[in-house]
Amino acid sequence: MLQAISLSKNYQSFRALNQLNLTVNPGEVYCLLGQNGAGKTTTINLFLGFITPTEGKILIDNIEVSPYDNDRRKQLAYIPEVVMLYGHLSALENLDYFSKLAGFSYEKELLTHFLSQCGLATSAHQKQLSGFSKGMRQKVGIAIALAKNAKIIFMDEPTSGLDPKATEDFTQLVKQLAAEGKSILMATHDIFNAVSVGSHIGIMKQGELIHTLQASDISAADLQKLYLQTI
Ligand SMILES: Nc1ncnc2c1ncn2[C@@H]1O[C@H](COP(=O)(O)OP(=O)(O)OP(=O)(O)O)[C@@H](O)[C@H]1O
Repeated sequence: MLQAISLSKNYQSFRALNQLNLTVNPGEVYCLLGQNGAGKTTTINLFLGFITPTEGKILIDNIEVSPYDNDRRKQLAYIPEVVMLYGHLSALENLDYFSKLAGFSYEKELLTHFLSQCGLATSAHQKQLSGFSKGMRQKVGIAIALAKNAKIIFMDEPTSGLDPKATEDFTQLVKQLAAEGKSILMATHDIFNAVSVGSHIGIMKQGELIHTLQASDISAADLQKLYLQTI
């Protein structure tokens, strides 16, 4: 379980995040919506320990963690908007390399299994990443998260630039990860995808979480209305 308690971040005198309280339980997909600059990436960066909070706490499984806690990082995975992988290595080689960096050494059979589980066609496993689409890169990124055995996964604008089929593949994959008990926190501008993939939705404005909703309680059209009224 991931928790933020009164989490705040100042950049010099500018308050980028103000008193954020948020919980993502195992099996939940929490989608953070908000205009550019609302504080979504700042939130994710704080959880990942890339930046330090000005105030507040981060808890994993009810234990407070410090930004410098390397053990914490082992439980977390991050899928950025563009997954950075080695272009001259194949999908299998990238997965093998990043798994080893995280301290896991797998037989080829298991690496293949992770890639297939993420929907990457077998014919692409041995191909160089330089020729991969954004959606294919994302599948390798998620395979790395699985291979790391991360229980909390962060995603930043994962569906931007994906075609409708790739978005649907991604949605199914995220639902599968949640069903396996992962906690997922996603920053997104995609209101329709948030309703389809999310269990919980938060709308941020100027560093504050203004609304929190259960995705099952709202239609995409009503969420869009609420979003536009909020921002
Ligand atoms: N390193 C920094 N120094 C100063 N201000 C920053 C820094 N990083 C972010 N900010 C500011 O903090 C605010 C929140 O930025 P953040 O990147 O978290 O927004 P966001 O909701 O992720 O936006 P986007 O949708 O554009 O990714 C913005 O006003 C941004 O300019």
